[in-house]
Amino acid sequence: MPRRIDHVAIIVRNIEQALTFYRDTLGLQPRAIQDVPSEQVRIAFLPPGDPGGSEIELIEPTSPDSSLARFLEKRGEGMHHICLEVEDIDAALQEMQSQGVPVLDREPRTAAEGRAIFLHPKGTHGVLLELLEKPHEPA
Ligand SMILES: CC[C@H](C(=O)O)C(=O)SCCNC(=O)CCNC(=O)[C@H](O)C(C)(C)COP(=O)(O)OP(=O)(O)OC[C@H]1O[C@@H](n2cnc3c(N)ncnc32)[C@H](O)[C@@H]1OP(=O)(O)O
Ligand SMILES: [Co+2]
Repeated sequence: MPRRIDHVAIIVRNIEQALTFYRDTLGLQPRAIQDVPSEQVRIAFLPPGDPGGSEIELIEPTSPDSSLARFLEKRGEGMHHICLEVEDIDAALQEMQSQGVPVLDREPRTAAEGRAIFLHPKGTHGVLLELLEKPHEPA
């Protein structure tokens, strides 16, 4: 069902500080830094050189009360989730529910670049998974 890895997300304390490594040292140019109030985060996508390649998403929690802030406090900076692109998010949601996978969404949520659902790490061998449907490109 998944087509490709869309992004690998890294949780950081401060995006600007993290960019001193990812942009200035590694040479990845971020697209705009954006606030996602519904998720209580700021994020920046870092595309690789090849068009259509998988990206890195830097995530900074914006509220000290959020589950992401608690995760950062407990585990420190590092891997947060992997996002797999799917063709049809409604079908993916139905399939995951019917297979008994612990899905964190009853309906797809609005993600930065499409519609997404999250699968709880307890059902995926310890990794938070995001499944994402991106808008179809006009032919
Ligand atoms: C959508 C916008 C953007 C995009 O790509 O477009 C993003 O990706 S924003 C990303 C931020 N949004 C989310 O992460 C949404 C889904 N996440 C959640 O709902 C929570 O963070 C959740 C449920 C994963 C964890 O919340 P909480 O700690 O309150 O839940 P539980 O008590 O059920 O579970 C705690 C248990 O899970 C471990 N945990 C938490 N986060 C992760 C993680 N990212 N990877 C692996 N494990 C994780 C946590 O350490 C606890 O384990 P324990 O053994 O009990 O210590
Ligand atoms: Co993501």
